[in-house]
This record gives sequence, C-alpha cells and structure tokens, in this order.
Amino acid sequence: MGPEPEENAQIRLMRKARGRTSFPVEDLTTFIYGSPETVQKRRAAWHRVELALDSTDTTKLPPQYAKTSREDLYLDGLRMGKAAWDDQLQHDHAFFEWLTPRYTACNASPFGLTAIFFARTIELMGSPEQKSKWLPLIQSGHINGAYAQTELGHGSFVRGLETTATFDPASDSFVVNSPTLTSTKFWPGALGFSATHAVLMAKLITRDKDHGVHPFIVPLRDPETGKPMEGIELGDVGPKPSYNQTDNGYARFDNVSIPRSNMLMGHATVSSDGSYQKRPDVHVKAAYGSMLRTRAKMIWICAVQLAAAVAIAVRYSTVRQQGTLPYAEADGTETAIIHYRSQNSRLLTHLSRAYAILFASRRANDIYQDFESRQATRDFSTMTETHAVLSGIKAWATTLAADGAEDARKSCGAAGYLAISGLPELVQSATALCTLEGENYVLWQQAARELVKWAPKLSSNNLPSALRYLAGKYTPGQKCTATIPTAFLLPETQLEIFKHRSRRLISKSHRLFSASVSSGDSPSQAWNNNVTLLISAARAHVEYLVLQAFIASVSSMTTSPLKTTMTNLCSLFALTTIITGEAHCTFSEDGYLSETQLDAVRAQVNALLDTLVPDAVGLTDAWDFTDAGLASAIGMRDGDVYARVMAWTRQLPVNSSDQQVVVGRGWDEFIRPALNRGGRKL
Ligand SMILES: Cc1cc2nc3c(=O)[nH]c(=O)nc-3n(C[C@H](O)[C@H](O)[C@H](O)COP(=O)(O)OP(=O)(O)OC[C@H]3O[C@@H](n4cnc5c(N)ncnc54)[C@H](O)[C@@H]3O)c2cc1C
Repeated sequence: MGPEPEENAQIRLMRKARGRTSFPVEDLTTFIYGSPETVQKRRAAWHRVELALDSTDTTKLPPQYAKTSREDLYLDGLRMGKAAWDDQLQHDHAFFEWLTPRYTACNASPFGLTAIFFARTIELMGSPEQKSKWLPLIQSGHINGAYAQTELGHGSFVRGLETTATFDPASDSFVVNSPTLTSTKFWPGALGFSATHAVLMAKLITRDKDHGVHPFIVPLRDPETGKPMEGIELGDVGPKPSYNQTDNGYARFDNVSIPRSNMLMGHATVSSDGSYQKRPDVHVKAAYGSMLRTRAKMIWICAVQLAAAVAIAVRYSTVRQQGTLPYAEADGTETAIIHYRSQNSRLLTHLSRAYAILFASRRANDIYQDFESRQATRDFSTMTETHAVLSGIKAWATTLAADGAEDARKSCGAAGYLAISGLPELVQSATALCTLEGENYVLWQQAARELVKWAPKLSSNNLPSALRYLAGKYTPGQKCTATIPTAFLLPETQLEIFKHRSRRLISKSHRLFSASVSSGDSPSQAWNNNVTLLISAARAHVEYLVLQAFIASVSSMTTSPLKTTMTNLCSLFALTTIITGEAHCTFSEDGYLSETQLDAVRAQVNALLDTLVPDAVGLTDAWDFTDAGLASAIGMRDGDVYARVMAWTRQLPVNSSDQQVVVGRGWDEFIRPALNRGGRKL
C-alpha cells in the first residue's frame, strides 16, 4: 500500500484497461482457488504474513533487492519462511506449503521442505510406530527437515547413489558414511545451515549385502546450537541464479551412528540380527510415492509462476507506450505495447498456457489421489501408469512455465532485465523446476517408455485410463475433416486434431524403434537413436490430456461472460499449440492439416486475440497476486511503473548517499589513475 500515488498517465491507462474486463474477476479467482472461503482465508493469511514482514508499503525497496549478499539473502529467507511457518501453525492452514509469500516454489525458504518432502516421505515410507513418533514433532514445528538424495556424482540415476548405511548388530545401529568424494550429498534444500534432521537416501548394507537405496532419518545438528553433529560436515553450495533465500547444501558423513529404528521401515525391515526383509505386499517402486506427489504439486506451482510472470508483463505492457503501429496516422499519442499483435499474441498465449497448466495440475492431482487411495490398501497396480503420466505432465508444465516466463521477461524489453522487475528471479526459479524432482529429458523418456509398451496393444480393452482415447487402429493418410474456419473453435475438432497427432507419433516412434531393433540394434541403441521422436510422441500425448482437461474444466462452468472468456482462452491454447513453436510441424508434416486449414487456424487465433486483449488484465488479476508477493517495480496493480522504478532505484544501496565504496574507492583506485595515465591530466 503506502501513500496513495498521484494520478498519472500510467495509472489512468491501467484503470481504463481494467474497466474493459468483460467478466467478474472475483468469480475467476474463486474458480482458480476452489471456493470463496478458500479465497478469503488465503487472502487473510497472505495479508497477516505481509504485515509481519513489513512488506505492504510498495514505495519501499523490497529487502531482497536491498541486501543481496549470500548471507543477507539467506537471513531474509529465514525471516520470510518463519513468518509463513508461524502463521500456518497459529491458524492451522497449509497455504504456504507449496508457495511462499513471494510466490516462488516450495524451496524458496529454508523451512519450505519440511512438510512437502521430509514429513511426506515419513508418511509414505515409515512404519506406524515411526509415523506416530516423528510426525507430531514435525507438525508442532519442533523439527526442520531436509530431503537428502542427490549426490555430487549422481542425480537422475538414483541406483548410483554411494552413501552407505551399514548395519552393526553389536550396537543395534546403522553407521552412515560418505565413502567417496562423489558420494557427498549436494543440493538438498536447508541442508547447508538450517535443517535439524534429514531423510537421507543411502545404500543399505547388512550382513555384507547391499540392498540398494533406502531412507534413513539422520539428526544433523544440535537443535540448541545449530552446530553439526559429530562426524557430519555441512555447508552451502553457494550463490545460485534463484532460490538464494534457502541454503541448498552439501553433507559428508564419517562413521555417523544412528539407531536401527531410524531406518524408515514401512516398506522393508532390518531386524536386530541384521536380517533384511521386504514387506511382501509393497510394489518394488513404492518408494517413488513421495516423488509422485511432489511432481503432481509442482505442476500447480508452474501455473502460478507462469501466471505471475505474465501478470507482470501484461501490466507493464498495458501502461508502457512505445511508438505507433506501422502506417498509423500520427496523432501525438503513442500506442500501449499490449496492442501490438506481436506483443499480445505472445503474452496471451503464455497466459492460456498458465491456465492450461492449472487444469493439468488438477488432473494430475486426481490421478495422484487415486493412486494414493489404492496405495493405502497396498494396491500398486496403477503405479507405472501414474508414474509415466505424472512424469510427462511435470516435464511439459515446467518446460512451458520456464520458457513462457523467460519470454514474458523479454517482452518487457530492458525493464524485464532489471532485478527489481521481479522477472529474472521468477524465470530462474521456474527454470530450476525443469531440473529438480526429475530432470525433464529423463522424465520425457519415462513417459515415452509407457507409450512404447502399449503402442502394439492399442486395440486391447484394458488400456490404462490415460491411454484410452488412443483405442483403435491408427490408419495413416487421414485428413482433418473441418471445412469451415469456425470449426476450429469446436472442442471436438481440436481434440480430434490433437488425438491424430498423438496416435501418429506414438505409432511412428514405436515402428521406428522396433525396426531399429529388428535390424540388429540393441534396444538401448534403438532407443537412443529414436529418442527425439519418442519425446515428441510423449509431448503430443501429454498435450492431448491437457487439452482434454482444459475443455472439461471450462465446460463445467455455468453459462456466463466468464465462461465465454475461458472458452476463448481454451481455444487460444489449442490453436496456438498447433501453429507455434517446435510442435507446429508435428501437426502438419503428414498433411493431416492442409495449408488452407492452417491459414484458417491462424485467422481464428487473430480473432481470438482481438476478443481476449480487453480481458488480459482481468485474466491476470484473477490469480490474486499481491504487490508484495510479486515484488515487481513494473508489475504493480496500480500500473504506476515509472514512479516505482525510480523510487526503488534511488533506494538501492549502490545509489545511497554514502557512496564511499563505489565512488570513493572506485574513483581513487581505478578511475583517476586510469584518467591520469602517463601523468597527463584533463
Ligand atoms: C534448486 C534445486 C533444488 C534442489 N533440491 C534438492 C533437494 O532438496 N534434495 C535433493 O536430494 N536434491 C535436490 N536437487 C537436485 C535435483 O534433484 C537434481 O539436480 C536432479 O535430480 C537432476 O540430477 P543432476 O543434477 O545430477 O542431473 P544429471 O542427472 O546429471 O543430468 C544432466 C543431463 O544429463 C541428462 N541425462 C541424465 N541421465 C540421462 C539418461 N538416463 N538418459 C538421457 N539423458 C540423461 C539429463 O537429461 C540432463 O540433460 C535440487 C536441485 C536444484 C537445482
């Protein structure tokens, strides 16, 4: 808030643009967050935390831009994370579990991983006794946990992890070691300075036999002093392009003893005599359970991050006036850049994708919930398909969010390159999501593997639910039957086009893979040779599922101006997917869509953009971002861009009145001697 800004051209432009919105924005906010009660509770929680952080006065430079050393950013992350954690405990909610008050993802604060990784792994992999011991300690805020899996030498290939937990029957304990340099745990959030405990993924060795990677709870620090426990070396991995408010860390273990009961024994047990037993009714890959949930939730984070980046860019584009349209009559006014087709087509396409990701996240959540309820009854029959489909949606959503946020940043010109625009941080935290919780290209392949497995059996009656739309035989040479341009606005036409592409690519990649094997290549060579096409097939499959989810969500809305706007946005998502980017050729290369039909699709996209531009501000306002949350000098709700940029820029420490370091030392040590080279003075 802060003092009311004086009326100016930018504020007027913003007010006018907001006034053109064709639907009640609050209805869309309710649609995004689920119910009016949730919207109100969420708003109240955000407000309380922002008051506690003293971040509501938007004339003040936010602390993350004022103090930018590694140490200061970490302390700021603790301050923010503690305020959010306290609020959750006091008011009994989970709004900050996945998104912090700054909208960045789960590990933006050193307290962020306790609930989502640490507690979740115990819930999924602990025995009933272990759950009743550890979960209350976590829920009451007495433990801050980390999830320590990745090592210096291995990330994606979990079986390659080298940390060991060797059972010693004499002391009834495990001895944890980092036997090699590459076994150093590297990357886990909160490991550097903040976590009291970690769920440590280590190779279980008992009776001289290696049983593979298992989870162990390891106390890391003395909770009073914060000092590492004996035999544990801990530190921070250093500055990163984002997430500097948390302490992604490293850890080494030198003969660290933990009680036998600290191995999570929900899926396998070690008895006091050292005998190892797997629980018979647990799926071999049941340990993936917590990962699946995290992936399902991450998809929602991607939607919010992309929407936040687009909200900033749309607001800036609404008030930024620059030049005029080619051939326009000069009347002295410059055009607000949102009106340039090259600008609004980018931003509205990304906005349609943010909504597509939101609906995909709901579908992913439903798929995960179904898996979880089966898992509770030890039914792991849907594990493989759940894993495949969530891998694909995660890879798709994070790719779109990272690319879209970066394009939104670029669409703001140099202003998007300012740290105080908030965009570089948003882009980089969206980019990190492409790597963490499964590197995307590894995940695409996991999704593709399931498709190759089912490709020869598409006529069978028991296809996994996500593949049922593919049922039947694929015949090459089909043509799209749409004859009039408006047919491309029909959901059934759009789904047919997406289905055709998906079936064709699945069938083709399977055919080429099999032919490669038949010609004498090993399956792994054949896979490697055809992997780019396999990934295209996986992407086509995911995009069909996403479009289906988008269409279903919009159809469920009651008839209203909001439904009309959302229907148009859904069509924009479908049609821009067909005509833009790398995917374009996968829709058209087989001649399924003719040149005339593609021209019709382009014309429909133009018409949709004309309809949607007046709603751009409303469609971004609906996400209910607070000014403090966006922390963007160019993306504030009131549109007062230039006043904010100058106010914040003047407050930067580098511009402070005490410029001894920059000007004094810089001038004395470098500039004057440079100017006075060879004894000559000006
Ligand atoms: C911000 C951030 C936070 C993190 N937080 C945590 C945390 O809390 N706890 C934790 O344990 N870890 C954490 N990580 C680590 C993260 O989980 C790993 O980085 C991730 O699993 C990828 O592993 P990697 O970095 O070793 O990449 P690699 O596996 O080395 O991948 C590098 C490249 O090789 C390719 N590649 C690898 N394997 C294959 C294959 N089989 N086929 C084809 N291509 C392949 C990949 O596609 C990629 O392009 C975090 C990472 C980041 C960036």
